[in-house]
Amino acid sequence: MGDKKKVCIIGSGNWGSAIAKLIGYNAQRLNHFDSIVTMYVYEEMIDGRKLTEIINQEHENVKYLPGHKIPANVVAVSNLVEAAKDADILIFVVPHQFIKKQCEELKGKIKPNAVGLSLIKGFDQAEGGGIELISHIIKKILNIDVFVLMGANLAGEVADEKFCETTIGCKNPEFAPVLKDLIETDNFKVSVVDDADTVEVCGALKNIVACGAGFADGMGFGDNTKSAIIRLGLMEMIKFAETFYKPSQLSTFIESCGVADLITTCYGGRNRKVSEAFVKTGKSIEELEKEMLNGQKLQGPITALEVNHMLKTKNMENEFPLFTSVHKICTGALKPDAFIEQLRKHPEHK
Ligand SMILES: NC(=O)C1=CN([C@@H]2O[C@H](COP(=O)(O)OP(=O)(O)OC[C@H]3O[C@@H](n4cnc5c(N)ncnc54)[C@H](O)[C@@H]3O)[C@@H](O)[C@H]2O)C=CC1
Ligand SMILES: O=C(CO)COP(=O)(O)O
Repeated sequence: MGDKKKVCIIGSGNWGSAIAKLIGYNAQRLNHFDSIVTMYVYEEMIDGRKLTEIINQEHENVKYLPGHKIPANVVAVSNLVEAAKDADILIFVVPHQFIKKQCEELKGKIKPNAVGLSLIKGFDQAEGGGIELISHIIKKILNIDVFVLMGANLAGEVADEKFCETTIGCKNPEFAPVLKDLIETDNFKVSVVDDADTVEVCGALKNIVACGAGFADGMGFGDNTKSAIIRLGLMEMIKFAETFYKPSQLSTFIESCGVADLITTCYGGRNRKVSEAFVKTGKSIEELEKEMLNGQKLQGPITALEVNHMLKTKNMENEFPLFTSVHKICTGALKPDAFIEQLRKHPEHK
C-alpha cells in the first residue's frame, strides 16, 4: 500500500455510525490516511429532511446512533458508487441481508487494488443447500482481498468510548497493521489473528445463541441457565467451525470475537432483547423488530434460518440442537418452552 489511503465506510446503521466515529478520529490524526472519509448512507427522510443532509450538517446520525457526534471529516454520501469509487480501504458494515445487492452495484466500479474489511455478522445462503461467509461473497463479487473485524462491541458502548476489545481476522501481514491503525483507539483495543474464517463464523453464530438467551430470559430463567446456553452455544460454534471451516484454531474462540462477544450479546444485545419480548408478548419476530428497533435490523433469526438450511440439507440438525431449536422457535415450529428440553438432552452432556 502507498501513502494517504482513502477510506469509505459502506453502511451507516447503529454499528456503522459508531465505527465512523473511531475511523473519522483516526483518519484525521494519522498521516497515512486521507482525512476525508466517505460514508455510504442508505437515504431516508427524517422529519422532511434527508438523513445524509442531517449527518453532514449536524454530524449526528439522529436515527441510528442518536446522541453521538460523528467527526466532521466523515462525509455522508447517498450514492454507493460515488462513496466507494476512490477508496483504498472499504469498510463493509451493513445488515447482512443487503450486502450481495450492494456488491453487485459496486462490481467493476471500485479501485482494483482496494481491500475490504467486513464488520458484518451473518452468512448468506449458497446454491446447493450450503451457506457462504459474507467476506467470501464480497471477495467473490468484487475480486478484492477482504478481512474481518468481529468482537464484543455493542455499538452504543463503543460510541460512548467505554473500554473494550475486538478481533481482526487477517492473514496478510502487509495489511494487518494498516487496518489496526485505522480502527484502534485507547478504548478500542484490536488483536489480529490469522484464523479469519473462524473469527467470522464466531461473529455470525453468536447471534443465534443470543436468541436462545433471550428466550430463557423471557421464560424467567436465571443466570445459571444463561451460562449453560452460552456454554452449549460455544460448543456448537466450535463444532460448526471444526466441521465446516477447517482448519479452525481453538484459541480464536477465546479472543474477543468468541466467548467475549457471546457474553456481551447474550446479556446486552438486540437479538436477546427482541427474543425475550417474543416469548413474553407472543408477537412475531418481524413485528417486534419493527416495534422495538426503529429501523435497526436483527441478524440472529435470519442467521438461524441460513444455518438450518445447510444443517437440514446435510441431515445434521440433531447435532446442533441449540441452533436448530432457536430456528424452529423463531419460525413458530417449536414452542419456546421446548427450548430447555432440547438443552436437557444436548449431546454435550456425555
Ligand atoms: N449494532 C451493533 O451493536 C453491532 C452490529 N454489528 C453488525 O454490523 C452489521 C450492521 O449492523 P448495524 O450497523 O447495527 O445496522 P442496523 O441494525 O442499525 O441497521 C440499519 C441500517 O440498515 C440500513 N438499511 C435498511 N434498509 C435497507 C435496505 N433496504 N438496503 C440497504 N440498507 C438498508 C439502514 O439505512 C441502516 O443504515 C450487522 O451485521 C451487525 O450484526 C456488529 C457489532 C455490533
Ligand atoms: O454484535 C453485537 C455486539 O458485539 C450486537 O449484537 P446485537 O445485534 O444482538 O445487538
